[in-house]
Amino acid sequence: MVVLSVPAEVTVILLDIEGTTTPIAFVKDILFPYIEENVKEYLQTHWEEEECQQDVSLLRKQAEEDAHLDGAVPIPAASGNGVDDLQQMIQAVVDNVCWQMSLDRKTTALKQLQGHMWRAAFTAGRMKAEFFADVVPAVRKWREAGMKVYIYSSGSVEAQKLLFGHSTEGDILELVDGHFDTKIGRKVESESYRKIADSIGCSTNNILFLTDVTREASAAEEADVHVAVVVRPGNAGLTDDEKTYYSLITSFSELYLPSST
Ligand SMILES: CSCCC(=O)C(=O)COP(=O)(O)O
Ligand SMILES: [Mg+2]
Repeated sequence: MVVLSVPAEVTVILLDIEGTTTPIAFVKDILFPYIEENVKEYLQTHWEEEECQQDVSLLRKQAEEDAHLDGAVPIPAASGNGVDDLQQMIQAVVDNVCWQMSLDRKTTALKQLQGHMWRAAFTAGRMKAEFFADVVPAVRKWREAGMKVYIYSSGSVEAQKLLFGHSTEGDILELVDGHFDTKIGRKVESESYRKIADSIGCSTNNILFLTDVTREASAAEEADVHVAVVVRPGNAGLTDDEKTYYSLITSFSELYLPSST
């Protein structure tokens, strides 16, 4: 088995979710279709609620920023004029959400709505999050060795907690010391990793970030964070240069902590 030694200065392991702890197939085949199939009904049912109105406002603001993009779907401002107007507005939000999802966009607005929509499915037990078999045993071992474990995903913190709280391994939320999402910044920007270190109260070089996406690894590395790229079934392939440049692991069990036995 390949073994990757974790540098002695590392005290925090920062984990991506999709493609790292969790199969991309679970996200693409279960989580995302749930949104596409239910978004219209969800908006119709929850439209009057404060939370839903906040989600729509955020999506509208994002749509304004996206207006210059090819195929962008605008969301008109509410005029408050009757049932037809409401149905048109809901349809515009549905079309905007589906357009963003067709591009796998990671906007905070989209991720916030998705998190709120998944809540019902997870809490009713209709959905359970999948984790690769090596994840939970490794995280337990790291924590026993004194490591802190944090999550940094484009999925909203609320969605992250749903996944960890309702998984095929049971409620594993207690294994996580804290969560970060795109509210702290985009995963492909190095500043986000500096802010995460500040928020945790450590230096960037105390963090080891595990991700499947080399653009994220590169941004983290630019901030002096240690990185390893996780190669999982179903993940996007890496170029030969990326394979040579990055430390690669195919399972969390390949990480060796000098402090553990
Ligand atoms: C944690 S929510 C489900 C996944 C998701 O919506 C997503 O965008 C995952 O992105 P990641 O940064 O974990 O690769
Ligand atoms: Mg990922």
